[in-house]
Amino acid sequence: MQSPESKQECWKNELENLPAEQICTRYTEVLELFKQFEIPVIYPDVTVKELIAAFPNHVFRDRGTTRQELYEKVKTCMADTGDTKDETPEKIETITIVGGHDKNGQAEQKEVCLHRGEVVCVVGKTGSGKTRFLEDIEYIADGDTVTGRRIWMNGRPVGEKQREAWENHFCAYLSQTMNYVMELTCAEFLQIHISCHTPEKEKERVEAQIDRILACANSIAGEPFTRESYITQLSGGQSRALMIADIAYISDAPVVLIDEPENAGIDCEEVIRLLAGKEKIVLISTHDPLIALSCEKRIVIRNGGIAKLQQRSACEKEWKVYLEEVNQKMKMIRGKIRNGENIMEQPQGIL
Ligand SMILES: Nc1ncnc2c1ncn2[C@@H]1O[C@H](COP(=O)(O)OP(=O)(O)OP(=O)(O)O)[C@@H](O)[C@H]1O
Repeated sequence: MQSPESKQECWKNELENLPAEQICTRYTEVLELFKQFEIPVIYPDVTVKELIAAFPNHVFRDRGTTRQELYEKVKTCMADTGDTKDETPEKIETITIVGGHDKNGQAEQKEVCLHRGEVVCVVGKTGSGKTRFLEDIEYIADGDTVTGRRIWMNGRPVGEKQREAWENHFCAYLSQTMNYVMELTCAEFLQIHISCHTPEKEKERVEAQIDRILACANSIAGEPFTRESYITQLSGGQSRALMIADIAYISDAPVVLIDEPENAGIDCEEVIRLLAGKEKIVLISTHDPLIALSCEKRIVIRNGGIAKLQQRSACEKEWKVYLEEVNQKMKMIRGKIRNGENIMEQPQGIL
């Protein structure tokens, strides 16, 4: 919860810095006030003070008020609403990445809007800024990172209050490296997490949930692990598989960020299939063409900036089918090598 002082600071900051248009979207009471005084919010990018200053004196006189009085009314409106506004986070339907600049300070693509249920890839050369892009979303950047990007939710900028309310559960982020620090078995770890998300009367479902999540994690990872396996002893791929299954079945984070899953040796196609049905916004940064072509959209990052948002073409869909076949062969050969077998088949067929 915010202290009354920081609440006050928050709306005052918004009043002084945000365009009047945005204030009206966020505080519908202010919009009503302008409507009541027949002051149209017509100029883009002007603050409330600048908006009020833009109209001649008689506009206020005719409406039985003064500039100062109207400004004070806006303040009161925002202060009242700021104190009583429900702080539980709203359901996320879209996130918008409002462009900042690339590494040379050049403006990047203005806006990229992603919808609930979409799985989108982030592609680009090594060092181009894919991880930074995911981190900006995780951080709910507000022009305060090296890229200058801003993250909006449901088409609106995110206020300090909302940013705080979402802290720690806006994103489930699977980075390239992950380590568990608790000495718990997989079952104990999942039990704790499931219990936090399950109402008391449904607690008997916890054991079945643990089994389901472990089965899912094992279908993504290679070497199987069990309820009794210690999480600190899982391999990198197994850890990530467990977290992906956890995200799919337990986490209520509306946004999932996965950084280069191909490095973990897990079944990425299965991961995409699994997460696609979970009504979340999923972003996967990758160098793998099959993962990239498994998504309808991909965001291309170049020199630290969003270069374009690309739609998968019909031809690329065919390439995806072709690459799946190649991948099946790869899996078969990988399996034999891992099992210590010799490969007796001649390379033929799809190539
Ligand atoms: N717009 C930007 N302005 C300034 N620095 C940036 C910008 N975007 C990214 N960077 C910086 O560039 C460096 C490389 O970025 P990042 O690690 O995100 O690349 P990557 O594409 O994920 O690389 P890899 O494919 O090797 O994982 C980081 O230090 C990052 O903070």
